[in-house]
Amino acid sequence: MAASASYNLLSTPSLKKQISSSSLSWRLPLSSTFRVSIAAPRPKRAATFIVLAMDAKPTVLVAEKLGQAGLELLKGFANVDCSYNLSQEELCTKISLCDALIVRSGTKVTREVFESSGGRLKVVGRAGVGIDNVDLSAATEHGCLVVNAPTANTVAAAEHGIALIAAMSRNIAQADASVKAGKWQRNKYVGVSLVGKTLAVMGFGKVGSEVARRAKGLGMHVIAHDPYAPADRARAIGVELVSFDQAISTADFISLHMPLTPATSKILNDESFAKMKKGVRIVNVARGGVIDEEALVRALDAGVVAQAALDVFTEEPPPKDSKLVLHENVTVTPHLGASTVEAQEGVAIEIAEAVVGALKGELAATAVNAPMVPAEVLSELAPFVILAEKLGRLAVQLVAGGSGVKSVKVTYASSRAPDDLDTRLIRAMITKGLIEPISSVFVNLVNADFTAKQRGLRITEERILLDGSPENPLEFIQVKIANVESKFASAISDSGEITVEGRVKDGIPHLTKVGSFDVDVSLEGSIILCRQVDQPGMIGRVGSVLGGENVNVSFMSVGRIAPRTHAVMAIGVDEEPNKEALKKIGDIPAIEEFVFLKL
Ligand SMILES: NC(=O)c1ccc[n+]([C@@H]2O[C@H](COP(=O)([O-])OP(=O)(O)OC[C@H]3O[C@@H](n4cnc5c(N)ncnc54)[C@H](O)[C@@H]3O)[C@@H](O)[C@H]2O)c1
Ligand SMILES: O=C(O)[C@H](O)COP(=O)(O)O
Repeated sequence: MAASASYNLLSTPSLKKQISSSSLSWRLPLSSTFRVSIAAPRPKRAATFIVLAMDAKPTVLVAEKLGQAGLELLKGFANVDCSYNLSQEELCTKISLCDALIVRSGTKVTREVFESSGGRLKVVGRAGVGIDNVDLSAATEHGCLVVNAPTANTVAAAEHGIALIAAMSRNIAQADASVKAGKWQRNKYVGVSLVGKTLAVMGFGKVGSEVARRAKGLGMHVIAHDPYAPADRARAIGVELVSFDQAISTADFISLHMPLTPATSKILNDESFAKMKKGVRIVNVARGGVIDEEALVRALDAGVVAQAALDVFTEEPPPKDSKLVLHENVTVTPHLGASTVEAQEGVAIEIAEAVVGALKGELAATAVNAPMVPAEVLSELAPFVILAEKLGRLAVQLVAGGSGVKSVKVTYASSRAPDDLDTRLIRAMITKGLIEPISSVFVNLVNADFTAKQRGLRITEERILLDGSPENPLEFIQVKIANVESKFASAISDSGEITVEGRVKDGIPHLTKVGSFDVDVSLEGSIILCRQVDQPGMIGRVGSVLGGENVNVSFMSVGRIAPRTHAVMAIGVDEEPNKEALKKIGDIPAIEEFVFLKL
């Protein structure tokens, strides 16, 4: 009979790879949660994995206009609901029927949206760079992965920045409006030249560095401020990185290219405008919120800022009577930085691939709120991921009362140097194993650390560096729970903690230690642990009780400290024994204690 285990897609990102690399049959999971049936590996590893889809297809809500190529890609995998201009209320209603949501900057994905999803929403795809319209903390708390499309619109945004610099310095928009109004004001619209002027690029990331490159081509002297950018990257394109004050006080043009964060909110304000050269020109294609807009109006009125060119606003669209928008020295566009045909097609494909990949359980390279684990690392860690979750499950079920777990120590024994072993995925899966059996919380890679912290569960990690070939990522994983009592006293090791240890053998996770007892049982099906007086015939007696109740034994292993004292027997079973069978095992005179553990 087959044993079953439920996996969440985001929790088992490499399952598909693991399955296909073993030449096993695979049918694409089409729901956010699916069931994997694993034929028990008797007498040797079986080669049949059947993935049973629980729903027909996942549903993706596309809440803002997306390029056709991206839509086609999504439609090949999911039901796609394109509903634009939804009110917050409509979005909250629809979201409970959706597995993924795709937005641009115009949709606020608030905590309320995640709460309304009732746990179904697994991925939010931001078809663009800025994720300031997505409540990342709420997404993480709800175990929802957020992915973005960070590269496809970079050039478009940089070109728009350059277009605004050029348009502003030559009064293109104002002159155009004037001519169309029947005027011919050649003296009024005398501009300023760019060549030889100093441009301060604030935020030297993808867009900022492309703006810098293009501005140098226009003969501008370019400096940049970015506390996190490597100086050699700036030097490579002939840009000097300077302090914030130096940048704003020496620039003729200031172009903003940083994300909107608590640290950058209103970073240009009365105080910073006061430090600028009189007649400075400001360009913003980043986010409206990085400028204190009222302070900018004051600086424009005072002539400190000669002109501003803005693509983005604190409130979008800005109020119709916005003094800033209506200011005669301000050129505006309606958040068009990413709006080129080419960029929108690119962004649509980039986000559709990321969302489909995430729904399939692969970890997107553009995950914003989860560790990014490269595909090759994922594939080699796959069996350890399963081992980790099962060790967590076993350990927590050994705790008396099943609660009060506050301190867990995980030891990774490996021949690999710490830098070559990324354990975040393993830690997340141990956390999942520790928390899910004793709560209704759903844990995945996205919310594992958050959930552990929220429950006051402290997980410390230790590495043991082994001699030997670093071919295997890990030799063994040990999970210890401190300061608790165990319902199976033999699980407490000499150091006083519940201890379980496991290894991967031939691709299959094995339990190899319980407390101070060495055992060796494959972690499939469920497990009965018995401590007994070590004497002949024990295996037969327990085996015949189980056989009599039609419970199939898949593995048995006995670990003892010394002959004829005490031993721990680990028995893998395919079915859950009924109460009667468990009672009969407990009644065998030499059995001192036993526990049934579900994997
Ligand atoms: N108008 C548009 O349509 C449009 C299009 C694309 C991007 N954007 C926006 O442009 C901005 C930049 O995008 P990107 O793709 O270049 O992002 P990026 O992450 O590649 O670059 C942002 C840079 O800002 C730097 N930074 C962070 N805090 C800073 C601070 N306090 N001071 C100075 N620099 C700081 C970072 O170190 C990073 O190098 C984002 O706000 C994005 O949302 C707008
Ligand atoms: O952050 C971004 O990618 C840009 O601001 C583009 O936003 P949009 O997708 O709403 O045009």
